[in-house]
Amino acid sequence: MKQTFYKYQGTGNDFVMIDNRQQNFDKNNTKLVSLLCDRRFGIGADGLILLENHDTHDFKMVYYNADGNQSSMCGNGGRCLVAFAKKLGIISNKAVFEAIDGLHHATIEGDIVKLQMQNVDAVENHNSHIFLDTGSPHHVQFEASIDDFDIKTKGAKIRYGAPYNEAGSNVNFVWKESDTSFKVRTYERGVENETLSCGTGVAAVAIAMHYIGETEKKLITLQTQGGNLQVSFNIENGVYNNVWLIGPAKMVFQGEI
Ligand SMILES: N[C@@H](CCC[C@H](N)C(=O)O)C(=O)O
Repeated sequence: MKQTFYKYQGTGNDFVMIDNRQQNFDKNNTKLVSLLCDRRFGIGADGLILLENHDTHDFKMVYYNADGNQSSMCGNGGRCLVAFAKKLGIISNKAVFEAIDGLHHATIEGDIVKLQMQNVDAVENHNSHIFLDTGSPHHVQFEASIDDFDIKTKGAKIRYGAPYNEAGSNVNFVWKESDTSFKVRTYERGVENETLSCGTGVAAVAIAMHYIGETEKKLITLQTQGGNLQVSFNIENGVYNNVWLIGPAKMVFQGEI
């Protein structure tokens, strides 16, 4: 049976989207997901997302990395899924959906999607880097210059090295532009390469920069290779809450497989 797919991107982090409300997609077929995400032999994407029915909320998000495995939360994917749910007529301007890390609230106006991320109550400050989980694990470290930098080689070394080893972490390299703006380049676990943007990654960078005192701002612009995102948050009793990831999410094309 033919299946319609949609291709979306959020600041260049791109996803194959499938409406799986009828449960037609072969969910345990790792090879199929990695083939669909393959940029030479498939559609090409950093990940694949299934939109499924939910008993009490608007929909459910099932996220796969480009390697074909289900993984932890994808912030840009979540924003794209909200735009997809609007296109399918499931929501109008607001959504509440369940992802692997719990419930997410979101709003959409034009192509700007605001997605609430999980609270962060633990930030590890190791002198050379910061580690935190914003729905996915993120290693954050400063670099003197990140424009001319081998992200794939340096990111892979950290991702596969101690203490992360096989389970891995996403790796973000940061350069401070000002109190309100940081440049970020991310090596993504499960894609095993640099992606043009990572939503949970920029949320991690914004919180990490606030935590180590690089900024006192609570609305921060993150410049990624694929465009700008904003992250806002509050902090109460050491817990970062009300964390919002804000930016564009756009449909690119649709087709049949
Ligand atoms: N691109 C994502 C992150 C996706 C998950 C990540 N690759 C992992 O497995 O940890 C985002 O926008 O957050």
